[in-house]
Amino acid sequence: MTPSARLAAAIDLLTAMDAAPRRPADATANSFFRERRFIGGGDRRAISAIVWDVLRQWRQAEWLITQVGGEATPRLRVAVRQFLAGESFGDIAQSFVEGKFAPGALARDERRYLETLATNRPDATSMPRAVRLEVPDWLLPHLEATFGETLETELAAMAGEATLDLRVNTLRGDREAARKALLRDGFRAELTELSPWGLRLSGRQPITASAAFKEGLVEIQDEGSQLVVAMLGARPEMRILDYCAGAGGKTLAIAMMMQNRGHIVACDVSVPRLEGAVKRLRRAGIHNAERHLLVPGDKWAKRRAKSFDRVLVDAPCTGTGTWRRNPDARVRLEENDLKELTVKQAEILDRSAALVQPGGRLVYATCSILNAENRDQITAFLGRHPDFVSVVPDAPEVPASLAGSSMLSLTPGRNGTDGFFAAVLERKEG
Ligand SMILES: C[S@@+](CC[C@H](N)C(=O)[O-])C[C@H]1O[C@@H](n2cnc3c(N)ncnc32)[C@H](O)[C@@H]1O
Repeated sequence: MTPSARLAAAIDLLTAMDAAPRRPADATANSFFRERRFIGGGDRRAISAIVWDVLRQWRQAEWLITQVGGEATPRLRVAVRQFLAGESFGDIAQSFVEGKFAPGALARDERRYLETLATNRPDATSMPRAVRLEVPDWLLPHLEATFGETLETELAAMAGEATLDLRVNTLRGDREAARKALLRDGFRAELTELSPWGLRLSGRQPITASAAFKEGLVEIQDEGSQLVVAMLGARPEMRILDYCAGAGGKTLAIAMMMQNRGHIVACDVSVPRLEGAVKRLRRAGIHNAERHLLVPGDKWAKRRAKSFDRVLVDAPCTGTGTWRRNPDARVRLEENDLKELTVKQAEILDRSAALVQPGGRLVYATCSILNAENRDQITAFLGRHPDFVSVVPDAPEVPASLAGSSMLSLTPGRNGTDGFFAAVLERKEG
């Protein structure tokens, strides 16, 4: 594809995203490329890179376009991306050419807006803080409360691209074997610093095509997510419940820690998500896991009250810790989403706590960076459940720099991982 054709495709993809504003951008992108199988891998990555840049500069671009009297259309957003990257008006105009696979020339209004931006750049000091930091206005006070003085550094780290982290499945081989296997397929991976099972690659790479992935030697999992599982302290022969298992990302790591011995139940309320776990469990060679679909008034759960050694609650959350991967989520997030999620998280915590046996542990986790979904939930839970206490886990897989606390709090700025939170609670004996 020519650079102009890529630009045209990026504009089409942004238009598709505009038409489905509540749908995650990566879901829209997946459908978009599925319907255009003629677009090869290299072009796909280039088009996605343009679109993800636009998503990362969403509020700033809108602000700039509004300052010169325009409205933020996909075409103008793509053009402003070039402007923000330092391109001149002439260069931008040249990339908007006529042709079958091209975006078409800039319209008169578009030229006027872009020329004004180029010659009379709006004063950045008048840009509101929330716009400059690319967060919704209502969320800024929450982020200020969480990060205080480090807010700008943290948000800068969240504006960058995420690494591609893999977890080596030690049921299939060790990190060195996995690294060599990946190299044979042309993928260069480094050992992660914090997780004992992690390998790290840069950017977006077609890792699912590698033999190591196909044979279940590696699984895609952020290093932070691996450490959350480490906090659970799963061991062979335990009975473990992964209460919000989704497609089994953490179930797989738990089963690995259990060396395939003992019993693990992966629960969720979503059929398609649980279905998604089947192939992954098989690929990883796991045979101590069963799946269970949670339904309202679940008798299954009632019969298993106080019966698990470990219960992991990887709760539905705002996903604010994954903004590097999903920059669109920043602007999609609404105040009401946070309100609804915190209510849901408390309900799930209460329900899952009933399944923990005396002396057993409940690990509550989110991929959020907000206190309201993390520490505040734990404080409120301990207030409602005097039979639980916070404990420091015996988790040798958690590195010394992060161990020693009942809570794990990871951020892209501090740890180079996605933002994750985990708290370990124990049900008192007797
Ligand atoms: C953060 S995701 C889990 C991700 C998964 N543990 C992983 O590591 O890939 C949260 C999950 O909670 C599930 N969920 C939502 N409401 C729930 C409920 N009331 N009880 C149990 N699971 C629920 C969602 O379907 C979703 O799969």
